[in-house]
Amino acid sequence: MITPAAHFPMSRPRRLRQTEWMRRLVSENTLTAADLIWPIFICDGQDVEEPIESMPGVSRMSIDRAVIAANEAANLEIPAIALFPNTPDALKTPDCAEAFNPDNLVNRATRAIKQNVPDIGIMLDVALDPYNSDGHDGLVRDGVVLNDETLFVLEKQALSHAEAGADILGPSDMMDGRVGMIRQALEQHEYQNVAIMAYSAKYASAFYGPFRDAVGASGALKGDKATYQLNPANSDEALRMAMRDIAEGADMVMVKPGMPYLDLCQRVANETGAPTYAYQVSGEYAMIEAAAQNGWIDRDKAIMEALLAFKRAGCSGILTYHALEIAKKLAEPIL
Ligand SMILES: NCC(=O)CCC(=O)O
Repeated sequence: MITPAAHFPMSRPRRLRQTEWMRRLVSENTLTAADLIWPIFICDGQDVEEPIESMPGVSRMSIDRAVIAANEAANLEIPAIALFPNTPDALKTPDCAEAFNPDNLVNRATRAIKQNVPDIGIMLDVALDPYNSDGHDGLVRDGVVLNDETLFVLEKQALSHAEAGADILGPSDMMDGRVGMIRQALEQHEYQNVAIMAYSAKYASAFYGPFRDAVGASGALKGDKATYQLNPANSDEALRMAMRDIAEGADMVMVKPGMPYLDLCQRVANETGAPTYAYQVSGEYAMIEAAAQNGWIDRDKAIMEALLAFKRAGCSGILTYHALEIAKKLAEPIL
């Protein structure tokens, strides 16, 4: 409920904005390290850090480097990291078998991080695009992305990730029925404590470009993902997807991309009542960095403003490539 203000001059709302401490005192929302999930790109090799051109400041890391990064994140009280593989092209096939290889990049990285940094949560995506020579999130036959056949591969992938020690699975494929199938498989194999954060409102967006570079999927993709990801024109449909995923066993839901879909962040959080996360995607990251490099915006203020917007919209947290930097900043004393 909004309290009506008295008339001027009895009411002077600027009184509450006059100093930094006063603004902090009456702040309606805050951002803390506990709100952040840090996505990390994993590549093969030892002691490797490969900068990603379209995401200035972000690198692909070999597993040994990812362990160090995870430790840094844990020390800054970031609750969870999300691992994404840059699968070598030779391992990408039409049947996507690498997705459920117990020794694939993210499964090996998960085991290594769990062993060395047990107190940080690990989230792994369940989708076939990093392993698919067609670049799609599902199996492709005659140019069609197959739904039901894909579910069996996703099930195997989910189990291999649970076996490796993933704490949260993020079905990001947008096939119908995947959350229910994964939840049932987890139950049957005694992984009942593995959480599911469903990419429920995942839009067919132009803002994923730099991510596809980062995981090496841009060259492979034939066509677009509009037959399974949501139409940017739709809002009610995202609500139905979130409700459906919760009914199928998701613990948390996600809206992706973030800022262009803030209306959905608010609707999904309010109308489902479930913990709702925004994925501030690679294109959003790249826009801030590119504008800042040109001196067109104040980088630090823009990053904080964008992240706070997700909290204002009602999100429980944000997946952001700025997570580590922001957690460092939040850990600094204010005065
Ligand atoms: N499933 C994870 C993504 O697709 C991330 C997209 C991005 O950051 O652009």
